[in-house]
Amino acid sequence: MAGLLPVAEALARVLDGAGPLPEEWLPLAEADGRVLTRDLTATRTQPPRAVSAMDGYAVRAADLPGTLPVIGESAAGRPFAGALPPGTALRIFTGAEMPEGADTVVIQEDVARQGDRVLVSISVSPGRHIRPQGLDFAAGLVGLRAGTRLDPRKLALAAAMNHARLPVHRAPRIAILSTGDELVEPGTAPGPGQIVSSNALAVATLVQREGGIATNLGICADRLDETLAAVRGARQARFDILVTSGGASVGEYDLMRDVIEHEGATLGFWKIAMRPGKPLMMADLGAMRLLGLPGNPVASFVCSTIFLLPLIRRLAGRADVETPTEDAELGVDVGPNDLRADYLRAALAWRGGRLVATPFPIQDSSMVRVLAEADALVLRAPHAAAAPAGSPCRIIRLAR
Ligand SMILES: Nc1nc2c(c(=O)[nH]1)N[C@H]1C(S)=C(S)[C@@H](COP(=O)(O)OP(=O)(O)OC[C@H]3O[C@@H](n4cnc5c(N)ncnc54)[C@H](O)[C@@H]3O)O[C@H]1N2
Ligand code: MOO
Repeated sequence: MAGLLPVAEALARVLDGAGPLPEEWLPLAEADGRVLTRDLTATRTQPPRAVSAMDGYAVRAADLPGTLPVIGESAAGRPFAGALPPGTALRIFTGAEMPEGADTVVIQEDVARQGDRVLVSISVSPGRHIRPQGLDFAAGLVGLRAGTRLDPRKLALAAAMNHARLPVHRAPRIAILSTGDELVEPGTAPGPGQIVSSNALAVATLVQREGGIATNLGICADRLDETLAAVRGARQARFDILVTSGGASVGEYDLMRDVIEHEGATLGFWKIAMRPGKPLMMADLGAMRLLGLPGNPVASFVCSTIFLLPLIRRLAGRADVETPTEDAELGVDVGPNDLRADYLRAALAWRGGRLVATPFPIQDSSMVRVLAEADALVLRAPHAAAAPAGSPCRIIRLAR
């Protein structure tokens, strides 16, 4: 089995030449998960003036302790007009502007209100319970840098800086085509020899969770004309990525390589040193990158995790492109590996403060049930030696 491309080399080719997609402007509420194309500067100062951090009374520290007439109030959004004369107090609430002249706030728990006067029997240092102007940010500050991935906290900052629309990289658009005479859509009665297609659903869901826009192109028979028509349709619709499933191997009905040839493209690669996923292929059809997934459901899912998701992250402008791995400990003995990097479906459990990954006894790449039960993939490098239970290992957590 010479000529199988190492996984790292295949990933490099999948990502090669792929850069962040062009800019679009989105309303705040639609920008979660997107990556900023430009620095975002505060258009205003927060707080715009010095404000009280507590409910109480704005006073001059020099007047305390003492009994002071309450001359008015300042509430959030309704500031007191005018300055605070010496020897007086102003009722004030959290977030309300401090009046000119006042230099401290005494909280209401520490005073006795007597009609229109307030008795303060303690001293308070100047500046107490005051948020100075610009404590959070000043106008002109770069609050969020280009390349930042937006999340709920960063969106809150963008809103506070008074941006209603944000410049972000466009989300990748991914078309998914299932090939195979044996396939019917879920909810349809399979005819003789037929099964229900499950790959496209899993891939589309992964894509959507990663922030891509998935379009399921449905099922196409194992016929060159039909498959070519579907692929050409995807090119015309200007998808960024076309993911096909099935028809990647060496049988007479495995047509994806013929399709790529008919489209005048050359294979970026075909066949990689990976289990599951050996017949994975890649090609550029003009501006659209084609990822030809093997039909076996586990191969389709694992290849999507290892190759498609990083490509989506790259197109979306993210810096964290590679699939993260973690340390764990093997829950059972595993045998020596051959030349293909292995991705063993495994259950995860915490035992005595350690994360234990236990590969399932059957690793057939057709088994959706085992895939559904798995929490993680245990990585086994090509030619890795046998490893007893308790050995350290690397894992990839599966999306749940
Ligand atoms: N002589 C060889 N045969 C095979 C090799 C090989 O190297 N030499 N590689 C094997 C490996 S590894 C894989 S993986 C599969 C990949 O085959 P294809 O990509 O051509 O996929 P199909 O033949 O179309 O289907 C394989 C299997 O998966 C089922 N399938 C396909 N699509 C779906 C779907 N959308 N949902 C659920 N199940 C699907 C299909 O019915 C087949 O059972 O090739 C090996 N053969
Ligand atoms: O790569 Mo295949 O997925 O081993 O079955």
